[in-house]
This record gives sequence, structure tokens and C-alpha cells, in this order.
Amino acid sequence: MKKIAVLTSGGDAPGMNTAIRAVVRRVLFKGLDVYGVQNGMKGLIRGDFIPMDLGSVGDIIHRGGTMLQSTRCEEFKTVEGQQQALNQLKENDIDGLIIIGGDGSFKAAKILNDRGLPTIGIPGTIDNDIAGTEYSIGFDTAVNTAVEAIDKIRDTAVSHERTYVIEVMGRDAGDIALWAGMCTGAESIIIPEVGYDPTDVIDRVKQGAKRGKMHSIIVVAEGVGKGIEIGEMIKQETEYDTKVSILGHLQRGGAPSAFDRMISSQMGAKAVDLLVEGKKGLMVGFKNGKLIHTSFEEASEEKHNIDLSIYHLARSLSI
Ligand SMILES: Nc1ncnc2c1ncn2[C@@H]1O[C@H](COP(=O)(O)OP(=O)(O)O)[C@@H](O)[C@H]1O
Ligand SMILES: O=P(O)(O)OC[C@H]1O[C@](O)(COP(=O)(O)O)[C@@H](O)[C@@H]1O
Ligand SMILES: [Mg+2]
Repeated sequence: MKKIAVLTSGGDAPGMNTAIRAVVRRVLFKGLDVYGVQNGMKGLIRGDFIPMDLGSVGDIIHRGGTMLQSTRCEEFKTVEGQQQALNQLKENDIDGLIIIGGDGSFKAAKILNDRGLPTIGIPGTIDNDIAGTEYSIGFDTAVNTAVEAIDKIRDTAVSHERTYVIEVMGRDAGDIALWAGMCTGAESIIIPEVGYDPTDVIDRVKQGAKRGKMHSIIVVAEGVGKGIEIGEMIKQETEYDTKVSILGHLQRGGAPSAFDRMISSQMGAKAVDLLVEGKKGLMVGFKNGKLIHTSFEEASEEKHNIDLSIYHLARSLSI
């Protein structure tokens, strides 16, 4: 193993820069060469390789986004696109690849690995929807951003006796909604893993009002339904002053939290170590406070490990 390349793919996530820094510095520490691939899988197809040195990753440990930039690239889903990417990797003498991305990116990683290019994955997505790891890079920061925003909305909810429906991100996953809802005392948390009953949502608002609590917070994951529709439903069925707030992409940016910087640094270095040891086809992850690794097959499976005890506890506390 002489030359290792690193790229970021899919939605950007706070901590991706910290992970790029860890990969680059670890490769150089091991005395090998390291290249950054710009623009995710699209850059792989186009051959956007840039040599990296110690200074290339200076002053990025605390920055959101990704200095290598990222794309969603339909072309990589075609056999021609995949072949072109493999040709570019060969032409640039790359012996190993590290992909920082989400569930979609690991499907791409598996293809490259199966076709002969040793590849290691690092879970980077705010959605935290990857099997084989308890945390993906960016999730902790996104939850903290959502909590800060919901706390602010709560001030107005209380001052004006309003019901707020707050839509958070999570394409098919309820993790951000679950954590943000628990941490802000939401009356209802609506997530795709559980679904929801409109009557129950309304009953919980009414139940609070009966004891004089004239404000309510309902946190909904985008993956289960539109916040606007849920807000309309509450307006039609009740007399409560109801507003909807969609937090959107502000959850994707910003400086990574200390936790995200910690796991990014450890996962980045571990990914390099695995490649140097001759391992491939693996995703690094975190379980029970320890760095682990799992196969791409396992990492690409549908995630089922959302902690529903948090969901039930939140319901029992927000009464
Ligand atoms: N089934 C697939 N086969 C090949 N490449 C894929 C596949 N799914 C996703 N990819 C590649 O990975 C990229 C990132 O996936 P995406 O789902 O957008 O984000 P994430 O990795 O954050 O989940 C896609 O734009 C595409 O290039
Ligand atoms: O920024 P885009 O391309 O509109 O994508 C939005 C999606 O990306 C996410 O922010 C992150 O998802 P991925 O990590 O799978 O890219 C989702 O929560 C959201 O549904
Ligand atoms: Mg994804």
C-alpha cells in the first residue's frame, strides 16, 4: 500500500473535515502518499485527484461542510460510470480508497471494493441511519443544532400559547427527531420507525391544555410526513393557534461538536490503519463506546437499532 485516496460523498455532515484531516495526517504519519478526490463519486469519474500534505488539512478540524466537496452522483450508479472511476483510480496509482459518506455511499464503496480496489468506509451522515454503528459523523452536531433551534421556538410557543410543529431532517430515519424531541420535551415525536395516529397527537395537545399547559411542541421527522400537513390537520381539528417550522439545511452545517470531532478523528485514523493492515470491504463504526468495524454488507443493511425505549420514555415525561 503506497497511495491512499479519500473522498466525501452524499450529504455533507459536520465532522467530515475532521475525518479528512485524520485520514491525511495518519497516512502521512505512516510514511505513505495521500490524495483527496474532489466532489465525491463524480470526482472519481472525472479524475479530480489532488495531492495532500500536512498543510492541506490545516485549520479545518473545526469547520462544517467538507473541503473536498460532495455530490449525489447518478452516473456512478451505471456500469460505465463505475468502470470510468476504476480506470481513474488505476491511472492515478491509487492502492486504497477511504469513502466518508452515508448508506448510499457504502453501496458505491462495496462495488469498488468487489471490483478489486481495497476500500474502507467511514460513516458520515447527520441521519445516523447506518447499520453497524451507533453513531455516524455529524449526527451529534445536527441534534445539538436542532435542540438549540427548538429551544428558541419554545420561547415563542410559551409566550404566545401556541402549538408548534417542527420538522427536522432524516430521509428515512427518526434519530434526529427522537433525540431532539426528547431533549426539548416535545409533547409528540413523530418518526417513521413508529408512525403516528393523528388522534393521539391531538389528544396529547388537549391533555396538556386541560392542566393549563397552553403550548405544545411536536417534532416530526421529514421521513414520516410533511410538517405542514400535520400542522393543517391540528388547525382543522382544534382551536389552538398552530404554526409550522421546517428547520431544513441549517441542521447540516456548522462547527462539529466535540463528540463529532472525537469520533471523526478516531474513525479517520482507524480507516487508514485497516488499509495498511491489508483489510478491505469494511466500515469503521462505534459500538458500546468502542471503535469497531463491520462488512459493507452489514453496513448497507436497513438499520433497525433505533432505541424505542427513548421514544416511550419521552412520551411518559411529556404529559
Ligand atoms: N445503489 C447504488 N449503486 C451505486 N452507487 C450508489 C448507489 N447508491 C448510492 N450510490 C452513490 O453514492 C452517492 C451517495 O449516496 P446518497 O444516498 O446520495 O448519500 P449518502 O451516502 O449520504 O446516503 C450517490 O450519489 C451515488 O453516486
Ligand atoms: O441536501 P439534499 O440533497 O436536498 O438532501 C436532503 C437529505 O440529506 C440529508 O440531510 C442527509 O442524508 P444523507 O446523509 O443520506 O445524504 C437528509 O436528512 C435529507 O433528507
Ligand atoms: Mg443516506
